[in-house]
Amino acid sequence: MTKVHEKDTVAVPCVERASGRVPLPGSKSVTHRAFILAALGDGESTIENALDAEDTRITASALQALGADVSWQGTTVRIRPPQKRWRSPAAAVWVGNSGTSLRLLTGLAAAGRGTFVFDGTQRLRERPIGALADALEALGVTVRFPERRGYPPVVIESRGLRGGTVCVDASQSSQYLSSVLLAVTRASGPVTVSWREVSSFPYVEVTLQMMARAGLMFRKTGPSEIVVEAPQVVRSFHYTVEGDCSSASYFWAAAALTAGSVLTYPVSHETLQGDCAFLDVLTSMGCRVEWTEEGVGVHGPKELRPVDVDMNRMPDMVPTLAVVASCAEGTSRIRNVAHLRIKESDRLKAVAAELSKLGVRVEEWPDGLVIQGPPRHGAVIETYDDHRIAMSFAVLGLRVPGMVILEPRTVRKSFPGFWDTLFELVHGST
Ligand SMILES: O=C(O)C1=C[C@@H](OP(=O)(O)O)[C@@H](O)[C@H](O)C1
Ligand SMILES: C=C(OP(=O)(O)O)C(=O)O
Repeated sequence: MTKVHEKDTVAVPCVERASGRVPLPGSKSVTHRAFILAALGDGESTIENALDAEDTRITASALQALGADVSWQGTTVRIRPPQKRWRSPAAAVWVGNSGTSLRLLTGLAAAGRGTFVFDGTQRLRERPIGALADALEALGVTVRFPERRGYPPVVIESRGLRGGTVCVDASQSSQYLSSVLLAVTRASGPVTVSWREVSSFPYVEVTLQMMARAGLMFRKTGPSEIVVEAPQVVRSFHYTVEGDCSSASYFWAAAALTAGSVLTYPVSHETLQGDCAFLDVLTSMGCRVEWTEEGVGVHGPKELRPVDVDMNRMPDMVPTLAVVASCAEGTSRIRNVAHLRIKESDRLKAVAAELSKLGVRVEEWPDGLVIQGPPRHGAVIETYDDHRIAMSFAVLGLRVPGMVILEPRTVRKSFPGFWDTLFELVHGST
């Protein structure tokens, strides 16, 4: 029998109430950072419960191409950076459509010596990196764009980063700032990093918290300024990655949409991940949230209330919120997320198009969405090579009859076990 995730389409069955316990894969953001920190280390580091998915494999393979020893044993990954310096590969290093890999690795390469080229899918070539290049150039590195200024492929010619000051424009992506903060730990002297507007700010906090845990020294010198000591080397470490809250959101939504009860684990109240603030949005829509020793439970209400919410700090939660909001009693508004247009797909356009197919009234704004449901019927859903569109609309299918998801394999980017996990929940539910 063909497994669900190997099919060309998936028809999602409705359930009365989604209820069950859902194990989570390791966090994508935390895994990427643990790999980069290990690459900045002085010996072999071990990362447990790493996310084994397309994007984290991409970062791991890129580190190998740059000369690191990387080995996977299940979800335990050992990384040993090269003894002297990063190798300059003859060919471009492939980063698929992983924005995090592209941006964090570009900084890492800039901290090395040599010429490094990163390239990826056609969609990655539409995702900007110019403001990160500007920041790295301010620290003495040459960055070239052979095809289109500010977009991959990107060529880094470096003889190391110098100390000094740099201001990062992170209005399009927090990943630029995360990248600079990590990279400058290898500069020749301390670096004062300041920033203007930052989108998705909680991801910068993940970076800083993980840097601190790895023993890297920096101090906050203003509301938008940090001095990073340099040069510093990370002592080799052992790190266990927490469960992925963004992946958990699909199952929180399953409970919200069906008046069900779902416990996702392992994740703790002290999670590093900003996407857990999505639980507050669900609470304001009428859900009950319960933290336990093991993880977090969401209990859906009989009727969902609409919301009006600024989602700038958690853009990856917008497709999940949009499908939940489509079943609320009234009109919801999602604000301040123009950066959703430069993700795996143009997510504002994609969400609006697919919700409209269901008979939901959607207004697409330059930086947000206005949504008034309910869905009138199911539909065949395009997924735009975007894992989050596939997973969000799949979950809506638990409530709306007749939902068929095209290209289900796209979930492999962040959550290869998504379909198995979803169908286990379906089978355990009423
Ligand atoms: O740093 C990270 O791990 C991420 C930052 C966010 O991107 P932007 O800062 O580009 O919004 C987020 O959307 C992405 O999934 C992961
Ligand atoms: C935007 C995402 O990832 P990335 O930027 O790493 O491609 C995502 O996972 O939703």
